[in-house]
Amino acid sequence: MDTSIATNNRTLPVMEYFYTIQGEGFYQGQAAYFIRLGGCDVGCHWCDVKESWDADKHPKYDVADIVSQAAQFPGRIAVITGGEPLMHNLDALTSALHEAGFRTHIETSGSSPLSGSLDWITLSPKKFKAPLEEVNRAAHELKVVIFNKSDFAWAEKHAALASPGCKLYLQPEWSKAKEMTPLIVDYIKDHPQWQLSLQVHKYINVP
Ligand SMILES: C[S@@+](CC[C@H](N)C(=O)[O-])C[C@H]1O[C@@H](n2cnc3c(N)ncnc32)[C@H](O)[C@@H]1O
Ligand SMILES: Nc1nc2[nH]cc(C(=O)O)c2c(=O)[nH]1
Ligand code: SF4
Ligand SMILES: [Mg+2]
Repeated sequence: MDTSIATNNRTLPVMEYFYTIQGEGFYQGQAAYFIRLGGCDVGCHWCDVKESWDADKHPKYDVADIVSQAAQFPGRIAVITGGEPLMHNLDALTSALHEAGFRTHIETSGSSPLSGSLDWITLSPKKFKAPLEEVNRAAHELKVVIFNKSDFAWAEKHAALASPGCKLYLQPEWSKAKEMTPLIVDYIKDHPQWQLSLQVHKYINVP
């Protein structure tokens, strides 16, 4: 797998792009255009988009073309995801999105340095490659995937590193959602600073 990707930030490997509703977290339910970049060096065993990991398997697109596709739809939230989008320098993509009137949101594990101008940072920290401090501090929402009981302690560890006002979400790992969701509900009842994030798009079968 190529981990030294994106030397030219005017072109980026894109696995897929789609206009849908944000299925998770604070913006859940709002129209959003998703740009899924290729490349990830974190390697979560339960990742729901393993096809994204190898950047070389995905065609490179000019940021102007990525943005002109996005601008065909009326929504003005662009969610940059992956893969791990911070493996790429996002300066050119986020400025082109801003010029076209988009808010720039990112879904990240925080394992690579921040780049670009980002209006909303969703940090989902992973044990397999922990986030950098700068991303813990900058995050607007923390969204921790709960795969087993030990992940509640992982969630609290990252809540303690977050800035004041950061929204706190617990999200069941999809394959274990039946088992973990009741534990998350009980946890939130005892720790009301947390909220539940479900992957709503998977329940209603939209991308
Ligand atoms: C596929 S990741 C891509 C962005 C970035 N690499 C990250 O992990 O945040 C997008 C979001 O989906 C979550 N996710 C991935 N696989 C999941 C699963 N099996 N169940 C629940 N959430 C999952 C991630 O934690 C992250 O919040
Ligand atoms: N609808 C929808 N909402 C999402 N929120 C985060 C996603 C992601 O894969 O980053 C995602 C996704 O794949 N689809
Ligand atoms: S960091 Fe994100 S894209 Fe990478 S393996 Fe984990 S969930 Fe998948
Ligand atoms: Mg997803």
